[in-house]
Amino acid sequence: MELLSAALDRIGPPDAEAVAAADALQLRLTKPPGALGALEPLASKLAGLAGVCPPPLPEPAAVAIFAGDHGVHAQGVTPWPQEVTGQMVGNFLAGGAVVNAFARQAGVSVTVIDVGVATGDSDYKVRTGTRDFAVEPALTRAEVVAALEVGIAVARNLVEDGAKALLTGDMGIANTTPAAALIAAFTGVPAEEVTGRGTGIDDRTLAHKTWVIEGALAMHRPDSADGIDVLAKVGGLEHAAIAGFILGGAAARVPVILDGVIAASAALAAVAIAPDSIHAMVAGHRSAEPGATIALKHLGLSPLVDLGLRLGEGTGAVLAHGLVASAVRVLHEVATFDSAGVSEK
Ligand SMILES: Cc1cc2ncn([C@H]3O[C@H](COP(=O)(O)O)[C@@H](O)[C@H]3O)c2cc1C
Ligand SMILES: O=C(O)c1cccnc1
Repeated sequence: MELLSAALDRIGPPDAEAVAAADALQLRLTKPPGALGALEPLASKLAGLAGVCPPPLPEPAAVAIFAGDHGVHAQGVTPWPQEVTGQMVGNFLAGGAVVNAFARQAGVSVTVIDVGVATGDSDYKVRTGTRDFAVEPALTRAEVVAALEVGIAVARNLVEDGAKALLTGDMGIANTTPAAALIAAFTGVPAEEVTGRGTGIDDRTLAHKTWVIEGALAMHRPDSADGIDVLAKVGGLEHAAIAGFILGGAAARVPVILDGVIAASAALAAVAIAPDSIHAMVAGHRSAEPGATIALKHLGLSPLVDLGLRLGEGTGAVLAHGLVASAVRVLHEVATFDSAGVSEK
């Protein structure tokens, strides 16, 4: 509990002066006002987070892939066998997954954290997968707190090692089911609207997955004002760890670039636990999972990249990183009308 309360103590509102300075600087740079669209408010938001204008360049960046398994896999919500989670952890470590290729392209480091895979050893493992939430709560509150603290510790360690941007990643066969359940619970939008096809399921399996989520929400009645309660009843270990990772980034006042639907569901939990953590969040991309769009709307975040990706692993966050860095670099490097001798209108 100590790591969590220490992080919560440090999360606060943005620095209004730094935001105003960034907004004012944008108007003096050699471009028409507003010409950089969404990148302008993004750079100002990061100034508010850092408390200084311009804010630090978000480099080096680190993607943390949190891996876990899911008891609800037993309900037939995904066509993939559970052992793929552990096998993909091996693939990430060997550098062979899509996220590894994207990260090499972007110059982002990759860290893999086994917070709840059914097999294998890990210092960070809270449990060998969740319980089946179609039958009983997925986790205890203590297990949720332990997973949150894994995320906080990983964020802290990466920042201590020099990371200036934290990117979320996930791996866990069946994890789009708890993601949809979390999004339904936090937003109040019906399961039917937030549940998606994950790795690619047919209409029958989608209807069954939706029914499983509806049943779990009706049985457990999670309290949307209590982030830990919702995570315990219908969440996952990687969802909780990612929520903690976001809180850890917010506590260190380092931007956290969210990946897809698992990150969006974790972000809802983070905001329920610490509303000011929203100021550290950047929506990396719009996942094809319908729940992702609903969650981002609820959070008031606009995704940077919209390519129809539906993979997870942190792939969308890694792609977005260059845009975030470009937005900040403008404030550092672009000449002003005065300094460049360019006439104003
Ligand atoms: C080979 C493979 C690589 C992946 N990388 C990410 N996911 C993604 O798909 C899974 C969630 O989808 P569902 O809920 O439908 O099971 C998660 O592991 C997620 O990280 C993968 C899935 C597979 C099969
Ligand atoms: O957007 C995601 O995060 C996603 C989508 C499908 C499967 N796994 C993850």
